[in-house]
Amino acid sequence: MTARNIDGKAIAQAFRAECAVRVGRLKDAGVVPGLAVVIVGDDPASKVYVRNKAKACEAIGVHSEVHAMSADTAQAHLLKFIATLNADDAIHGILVQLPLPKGIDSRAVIEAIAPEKDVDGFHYSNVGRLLVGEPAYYPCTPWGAMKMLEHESIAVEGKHAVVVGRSTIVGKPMALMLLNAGATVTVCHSKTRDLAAMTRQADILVAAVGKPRIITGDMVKLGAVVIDVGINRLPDGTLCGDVDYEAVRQIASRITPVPGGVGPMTIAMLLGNTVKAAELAAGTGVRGETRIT
Ligand SMILES: NC(=O)C1=CN([C@@H]2O[C@H](COP(=O)(O)OP(=O)(O)OC[C@H]3O[C@@H](n4cnc5c(N)ncnc54)[C@H](OP(=O)(O)O)[C@@H]3O)[C@@H](O)[C@H]2O)C=CC1
Ligand SMILES: Nc1nc(=O)c2c([nH]1)NC[C@@H]1CN(c3ccc(C(=O)N[C@@H](CCC(=O)O)C(=O)O)cc3)C=[N+]21
Repeated sequence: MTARNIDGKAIAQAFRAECAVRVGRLKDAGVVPGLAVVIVGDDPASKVYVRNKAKACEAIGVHSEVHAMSADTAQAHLLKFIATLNADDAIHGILVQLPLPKGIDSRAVIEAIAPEKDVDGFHYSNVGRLLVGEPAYYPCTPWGAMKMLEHESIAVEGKHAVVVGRSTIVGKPMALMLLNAGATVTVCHSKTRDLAAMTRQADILVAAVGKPRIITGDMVKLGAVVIDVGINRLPDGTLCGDVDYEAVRQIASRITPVPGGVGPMTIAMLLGNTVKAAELAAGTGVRGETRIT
């Protein structure tokens, strides 16, 4: 078997085109959606993501501003700055790039963001709503992975989904979304005994580990759907996922490539959440849906 790719770049592009139409409608109503990105320190990988996000905003007419601060910025200053963004009517979404430098309490910073502007979906209020299965801003990366499955008409209900990774920004919310969608979910992590025995059971396998090619061909069930969230930069400068793409492609039925898979979807979901935040602020958003973007 040779897996067909799930083309995240193309799906993201289609979703962004839908967002552009919604931005047009908001503009007619006199509203320009605005996203503020805060980056503290000079992590080069973070800078690339921040630039990609800004470009994507510009392309569909979303105002975006990047606030870069030095690594020795005091936490109190950061909290005060977030308060000014909370009060700024031109800003509908706030994203603080993670990880933050040592010495800054990331949780305190995230909780300072007004939940209705938390387009990353990291605030307790949004995390809690996801747990309960209510409308909320859902974390963009796992939400983007769910949107890919939906777009490709890959049923989740009744499937055994195995998520490798339990971080707060990817693994755990991914597991909750799959669970809410009716999958039977197994979550694996660094303490899991016999990882391969777990992953081999997966109808849907999600890798969110941060270790290049840790998921090898022998760890995948014939015909499985494989979602590779990992983005690892190799010493030669190229990107690779957590999945050994060439080997797993021979066994899976569908697979997301890196680059061009989950990454572009993350940015598209961020745009969707920002546009939704602007719609809700303008009073044109539809409430009561279980999916907010
Ligand atoms: N495509 C996108 O848009 C995004 C991609 N990423 C990428 O996804 C990957 C994961 O990111 P993130 O969740 O933030 O990473 P974290 O480092 O926060 O979490 C990694 C998880 O993997 C687990 N793990 C580590 N080693 C092993 C192992 N040998 N076997 C099984 N599990 C293991 C850890 O377990 P434990 O909890 O026990 O330590 C942890 O739960 C990274 O490559 C990152 O770059 C991240 C965000 C967005
Ligand atoms: N508060 C916060 N929210 C985040 O969403 C967040 C974060 N912090 N910290 C870092 C991670 C990482 N992340 C990516 C987003 C897009 C791509 C992306 O567009 N990737 C492209 C290629 C990028 C390239 O070529 O370098 C792709 O996979 O095709 C990657 C990674 C968001 N993150």
